Amino acid sequence: MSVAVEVSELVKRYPKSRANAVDGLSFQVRAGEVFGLLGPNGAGKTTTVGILTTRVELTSGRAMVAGVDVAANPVAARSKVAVVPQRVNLDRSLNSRQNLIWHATYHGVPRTERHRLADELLDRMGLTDKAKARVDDLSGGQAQRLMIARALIHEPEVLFLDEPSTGLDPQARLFVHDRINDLRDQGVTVVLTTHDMDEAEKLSDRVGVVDHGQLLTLDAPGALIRSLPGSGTLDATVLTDGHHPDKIIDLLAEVRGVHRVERISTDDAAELRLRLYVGAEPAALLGPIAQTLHEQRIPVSDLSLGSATLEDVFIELTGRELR
Ligand SMILES: Nc1ncnc2c1ncn2[C@@H]1O[C@H](COP(=O)(O)OP(=O)(O)OP(=O)(O)O)[C@@H](O)[C@H]1O
Repeated sequence: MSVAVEVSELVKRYPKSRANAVDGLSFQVRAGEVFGLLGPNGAGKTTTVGILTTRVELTSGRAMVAGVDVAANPVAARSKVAVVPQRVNLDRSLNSRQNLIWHATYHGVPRTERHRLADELLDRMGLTDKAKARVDDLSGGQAQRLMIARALIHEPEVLFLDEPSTGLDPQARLFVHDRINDLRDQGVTVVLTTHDMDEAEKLSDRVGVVDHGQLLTLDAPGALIRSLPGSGTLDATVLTDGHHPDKIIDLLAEVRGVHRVERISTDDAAELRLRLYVGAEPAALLGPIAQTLHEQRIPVSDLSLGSATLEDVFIELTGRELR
């Protein structure tokens, strides 16, 4: 296995800060994989990506990209990576195509190559008709696609994408997801930070979850979901019909095989939507749950099999508290 990104015992403490933003983080990203770096606000993701892309100086530990030590050799590291930030940082004095050409020039791409690559990338990103458009005249989604094109023009080995689909409409989001899958097919390593658990689950070969600057877990999304205690779920919608919601929750939590019952918010006070986290075989619990509700004369409007998601894993690991 070849390693594209490696951090070991990485620490970052910002000046005047009481705690480490990154606190002894170690993980590896394999060459050619899409890796999701997940964590609540303030977990240390941007700082970690900042170190790996040479924008943030590390305090201690080691960070390597494509075999280059970023602290020892930042210039070489910069030629191996590209970053698509969350906020638009295109040059507003240049048009779309000029932004690509300028970036390619900065990275030493030969003149004839620059022009060919710029046109090819504009085409791949669906921006050919925007080649001469001013940056200010691009929509948010178009600007995002142009930043991906810009990131790819010097053919980096590792691409860092920060929240790639925030603010995009469903079409643009799917388009960006398809391009990320194309990059995987081309062997480009992609490190994705996102708060969108569906996106992370769909795109990532593996995900690492960080909190308070430390790694909580790292595995394939499917493996993390399967490892969740009570990874099977059942969704139940009942009518409260004079019953106190907490009593209904307690009643269901006592059914053998149910690990936990979670209330899912609903605008309708008379209706209670619940997610039941259950043990081995969710289908086997449909009968006992229906029976329990029936015995207490609690009307059921829906009872169905669900399945845990990466979001459930994330909440289980990082809790519900706001950061
Ligand atoms: N330039 C800075 N100076 C001081 N503290 C900082 C700086 N940048 C980040 N921090 C702090 O470091 C911690 C980690 O922040 P970081 O931006 O890396 O988290 P994150 O996981 O990317 O969060 P988010 O999901 O909100 O983008 C936070 O406590 C943050 O307040």
